[in-house]
Formats: sequence, structure tokens, C-alpha cells
Amino acid sequence: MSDVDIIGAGAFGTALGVTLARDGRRVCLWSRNPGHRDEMRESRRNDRRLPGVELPPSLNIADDPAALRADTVLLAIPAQTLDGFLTENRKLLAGRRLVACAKGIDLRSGLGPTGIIANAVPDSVPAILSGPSFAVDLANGLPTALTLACADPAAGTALQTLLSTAALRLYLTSDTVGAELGGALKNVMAIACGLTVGAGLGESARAALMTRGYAEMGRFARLRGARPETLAGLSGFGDMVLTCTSEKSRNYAHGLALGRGDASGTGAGTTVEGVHTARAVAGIAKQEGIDMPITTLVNAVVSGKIDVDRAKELLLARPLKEE
Ligand SMILES: NC(=O)C1=CN([C@@H]2O[C@H](COP(=O)(O)OP(=O)(O)OC[C@H]3O[C@@H](n4cnc5c(N)ncnc54)[C@H](O)[C@@H]3O)[C@@H](O)[C@H]2O)C=CC1
Ligand SMILES: O=C(CO)COP(=O)(O)O
Repeated sequence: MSDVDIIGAGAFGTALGVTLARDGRRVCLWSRNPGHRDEMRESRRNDRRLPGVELPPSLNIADDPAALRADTVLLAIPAQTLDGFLTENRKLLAGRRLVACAKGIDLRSGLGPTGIIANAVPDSVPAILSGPSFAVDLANGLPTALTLACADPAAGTALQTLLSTAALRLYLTSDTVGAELGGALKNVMAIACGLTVGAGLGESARAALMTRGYAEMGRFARLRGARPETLAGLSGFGDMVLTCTSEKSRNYAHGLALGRGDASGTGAGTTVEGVHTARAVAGIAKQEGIDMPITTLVNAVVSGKIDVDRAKELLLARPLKEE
């Protein structure tokens, strides 16, 4: 039996699997695509999603989620697919520690990943792993620090120990809402920053957006019960800094391409979580009367309703206020 099972052989699921297996854990990695599984078994690499990285011998490729038996399951699939997967596999996942690795808000329910888990598999222990970590950095063994959030203190401590390695340092919190909102909302801000730089509005404008975006994230998160110190930690501020300043971020790169006038952005087939989260959060903000100007305008731009110039005009025309 493995120590950790991983659902989703995308860039992040594979990077986590490689990291844990190198550090001595027995890992089972499942991809929904049989051809992809065969390729990984044969080449001992995941060239589709994380090219050039060897899969360690203690990482096995599983054929069927039903064969996965570990107490700890990492859910490394996009946020919009989480509810469907969990609902379909509810019985199989009951009683386990389910660690979401996705960063997003479900469009249908408005829930973050731990809320989705709690709803879909009520007798599981939900947790979330979030923070600044490009899959490729992790897979290359570079030092990385993340937030592990779990409301159950004993399970949280056990997960922190199980999932920390020599290069991957996990900080523990019980604030699952804060951790998941920081990770979801920073993707929207990364798109905003990409749009700004892509449209040639400058780095000063990006710094302004990051700062006001962070204030906006805090407003939304507080109203949902998050603790401000969680937002100031790795899963909020830390990840926002990374993804708002690096072209390695798909959210930032998507904004950058749109801002430069390429209407397809990073193109179909790339996971850009912030697009869906902007839509979900803009809708909630409107409904609940929460002031979220940057998120609202990102949603309007990525859905093609307005262009970046119009978004800039609208932001700059807002009434002057205290900081
Ligand atoms: N790539 C990165 O550097 C990081 C990604 N994340 C988060 O991890 C999540 C996954 O991202 P990536 O691995 O990068 O994406 P990816 O695009 O590389 O892979 C996504 C994987 O999910 C699988 N998948 C999609 N729908 C599925 C379904 N219904 N059932 C089963 N499998 C399904 C796909 O086949 C694919 O293998 C996202 O929420 C992302 O924000 C978090 C930290 C870092
Ligand atoms: O969340 C990430 C790094 O922490 C990855 O960001 P992207 O999904 O924008 O590539």
C-alpha cells in the first residue's frame, strides 16, 4: 500500500509525487487517461505535463482510483473538476484525509476546495496545500515553503509531517478558508498584473494593482471568515508575489498575452484557474455587495466584455478614498 495517493497527473500532481517519492514515501499517481498512464510507465517520465523529470522507482502509476488505498489522498486536479470527481468517488474516498491542491472557487456552488470536499465527502478530513510553488521548481528539488491547512489539529500535524521533505517545508494552520481563498484570489490578481504589463501600463501600475488587489482579497476573505494572518502568509501574500511577477505563471502569462492583444491568451488546453475564479467571485461580490473592482474588471476583460484600456479608465475614475 502507498503512503500517499495522488489524483491527477498534471504538472503539480506529478511534481508533488516526485518530491515525496524522492524523500522515501511510497506514492501512487493516477491519471484519468489510459494512454498517458502507459506513457509514464514506459518512459518513467511525464513528458506531457512535466517534461524532463524522472519518476522515482517508489512512484507507481495507478490504473484505477478504486485501487488507491492510502489514508492520504492529494487532489491535484483543477478546481472546476473537483466536485464531479469527488461526487463520483464518494464511497471510495470516505474516511480518508483529502488534501486539495487546487486553487480556485467552484463556479456552481461558490465554494473553495475544502468546502467542496466537505460537501461531497462529508465523512472525510478535508485539508488544503497551497502557497508559492511552481511545479517545475518543486520537481527540480528547489527549496519551497507552503501552507498546509486542516481544521482537525491531529490530522493537520500528521499531514504536515507526512508531506514535508528536506526541500519542501510546510507551515500548518487550521484556517482552511483563508488558505484556499488566498490561493484562489491571487490567480485573479496575477491575470490583472499580466494584463497591465502586457498592455504597456508599466511596473508601477503592477505594484499598485498588487497592493490594492491584496486589500480586495482581504476584504472578501474576512467576510468569509478567514483570518488576516493567513492572507499575509504563504498561501496569500507569498503566492501573490510569485504569480504576479513571473511569466512562469499561467495566470500571469494569460493576462500578458491578452494585454498584448492576443485574444486567445495562453490558448485552450492550458489550466488558467483565475478565469473561472474571477467569474465566480465577481458574481458573489455583486450579489453580496462586496467592493471588488479589480476582480470585477478582470472578469469583464477575460470574458471579452471590455478591453484593458476601458478597465484602466474605470479603475482610475473611481472616487478618491482613504487607503
Ligand atoms: N502547476 C503549478 O505550478 C501549480 C498548480 N497548482 C494547482 O494545481 C491544480 C492543477 O494544476 P496543474 O497540475 O498545474 O494542471 P495541469 O493542467 O498540468 O493538469 C491538470 C490535470 O488534471 C487532470 N484532470 C482534469 N480534469 C479531471 C477530472 N475531471 N478527473 C480527473 N483528472 C482530471 C488532467 O487530465 C491533467 O492531468 C490547479 O488548481 C492549479 O492551480 C498549484 C500549485 C502549483
Ligand atoms: O499557483 C501557482 C504557483 O504557486 C501556479 O500558478 P499558475 O497556475 O498561474 O501557473
